[in-house]
Amino acid sequence: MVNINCGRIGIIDWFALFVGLLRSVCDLHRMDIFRVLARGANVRKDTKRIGKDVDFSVVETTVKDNDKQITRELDFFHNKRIMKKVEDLKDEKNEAIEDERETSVENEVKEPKVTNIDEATALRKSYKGKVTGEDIPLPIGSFEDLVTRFSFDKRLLNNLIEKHFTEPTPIQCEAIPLSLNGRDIVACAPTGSGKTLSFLIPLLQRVISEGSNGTGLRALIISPTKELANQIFIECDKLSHKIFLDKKRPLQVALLSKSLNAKLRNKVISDKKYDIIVTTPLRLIDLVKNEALDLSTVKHIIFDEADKLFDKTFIEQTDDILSSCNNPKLQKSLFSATMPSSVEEIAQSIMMDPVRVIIGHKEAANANITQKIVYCGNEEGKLIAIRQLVQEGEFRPPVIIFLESIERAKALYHELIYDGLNVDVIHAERTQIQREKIIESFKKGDLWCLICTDVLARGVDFKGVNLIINYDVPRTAQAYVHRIGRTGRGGRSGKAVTFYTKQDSLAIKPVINVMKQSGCQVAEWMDGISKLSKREKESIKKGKARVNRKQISTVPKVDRLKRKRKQDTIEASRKRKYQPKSDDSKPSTS
Ligand SMILES: Nc1ncnc2c1ncn2[C@@H]1O[C@H](COP(=O)(O)OP(=O)(O)OP(=O)(O)O)[C@@H](O)[C@H]1O
Repeated sequence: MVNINCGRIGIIDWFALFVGLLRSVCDLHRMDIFRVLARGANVRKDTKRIGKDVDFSVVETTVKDNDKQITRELDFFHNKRIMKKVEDLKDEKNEAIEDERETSVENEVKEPKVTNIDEATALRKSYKGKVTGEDIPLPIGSFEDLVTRFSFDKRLLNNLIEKHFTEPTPIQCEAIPLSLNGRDIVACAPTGSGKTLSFLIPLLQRVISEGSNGTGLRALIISPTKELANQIFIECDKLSHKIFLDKKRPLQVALLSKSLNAKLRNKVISDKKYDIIVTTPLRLIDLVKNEALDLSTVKHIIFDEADKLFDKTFIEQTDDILSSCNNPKLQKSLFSATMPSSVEEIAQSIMMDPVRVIIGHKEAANANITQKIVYCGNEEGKLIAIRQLVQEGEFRPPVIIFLESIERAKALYHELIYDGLNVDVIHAERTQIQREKIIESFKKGDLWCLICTDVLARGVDFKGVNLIINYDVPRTAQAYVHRIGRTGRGGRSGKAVTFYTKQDSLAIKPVINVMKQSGCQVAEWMDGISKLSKREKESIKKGKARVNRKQISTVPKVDRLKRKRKQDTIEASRKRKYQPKSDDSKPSTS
């Protein structure tokens, strides 16, 4: 059992706690995704730092022994049968055999799984899917249906299978045939349910079938953040691997980075080079305003996290982009895990004969996430609550902690780093390179705890996150759904804990409502407080539920002052060192 004091935890305690946690989890033979992630983790065998009682062999052997078990447990999509085929195919090395492999996929083509409306209704019922609009096509029951029903590109299908995507998720079953039929769609499906592929697969297929006719840019994918744009680009790039248009030239996908932006502006690269561009709104608008990119040839536009891109922060930029894409046949697709009615109304007004797809409940969180709220009394109570999570074995890395502002994120970072926790922080003031490095090491398992603001709340796909902590109550129900959606992805399970204080009595209500919508058991007292009056709803909408929070720190004031004095001394000596001496700046007269 792990024992800690409620006071300040030192570095040794954190390591001992971590190993203790690993051991107890291993003992229980429970599924532990952290074991998968920890394989890449840089756990240094530094006996000076952690003491001699840490037995790494336990961790290592357990990891090896449980490899097969974990792989089996991670097969959430039940793809073992098809994966066996893929593994067999992978052994075939040369190009000739690769061709055979393409034919083998073709030869396996069977009757579509869904052939009539009754089968479609049964499938939709199984995943609680609602599809509304005119002339709705049947959903697909498997990726193989794409070959039977659409002239689907074999290379693209192979790329999908090789990337271990062998069975479509519910949103993919619905959105892929719709988009392949050229329909405008508004799609809402839970976080981590595979929306990215549900727009990438049909988009790539459409671009392939349109062929290489030299018309320039064909498609745009818009995302509200750079991190998400980067992630979509990587996924799109992998899927378009070795795909040629009319057997002439490779399909070209680009991320509109700062450097590509400059190259296009300076005409170092032709704006006709790319078929698909993934971008955030402002970078694109900058190019269009400088007449460095012509959007009149764009036939497909996808808005990921569409409710964000159509809310008041982005609507002007979205509007600018849409008015520059003046192709009358522009196909528009909107995807998100949340779609407030007000946003949906605006979105629907710009679409042609759209189809609306909702998987599950519009405002619900992913059902794989266990949600909990913890009353902390006041700000000091939140740090104690984190330590309690550690004590109770709930703080199982990888963990993400969300805070409402940059200042608070920084302050918590300093607190936890002081405690010796393996932690880093991401917010808008960190450079792009810093952000990328931190994300990379979090994904590799080198970093166990990531503190951030809402900059990482949407879309970012960290595969094995165990726990989300909302250190500060999120401002809206949507923000809550997206934040906690960084866990429980791709069929895995996850936990989310939201801290609240007496100041949050209003702000916590939407959180409880989401918990209820998602089918979580809520205590009777929560049920009682969750009802929002009309006035309260208005207050929340207008941001009046926002709280002026006390600074984060449990360090006594005396120690804080000491720490500050030390930092000031270091800062002053650094300044003195780099300040040019008054005489140095003058030219020598001697
Ligand atoms: N058909 C599939 N089979 C197996 N894994 C899949 C499939 N489709 C998607 N995934 C995996 O599921 C995870 C979540 O997918 P994705 O990032 O597209 O979620 P999302 O619905 O866009 O979530 P969010 O709303 O948070 O943006 C990814 O790791 C992705 O690779």
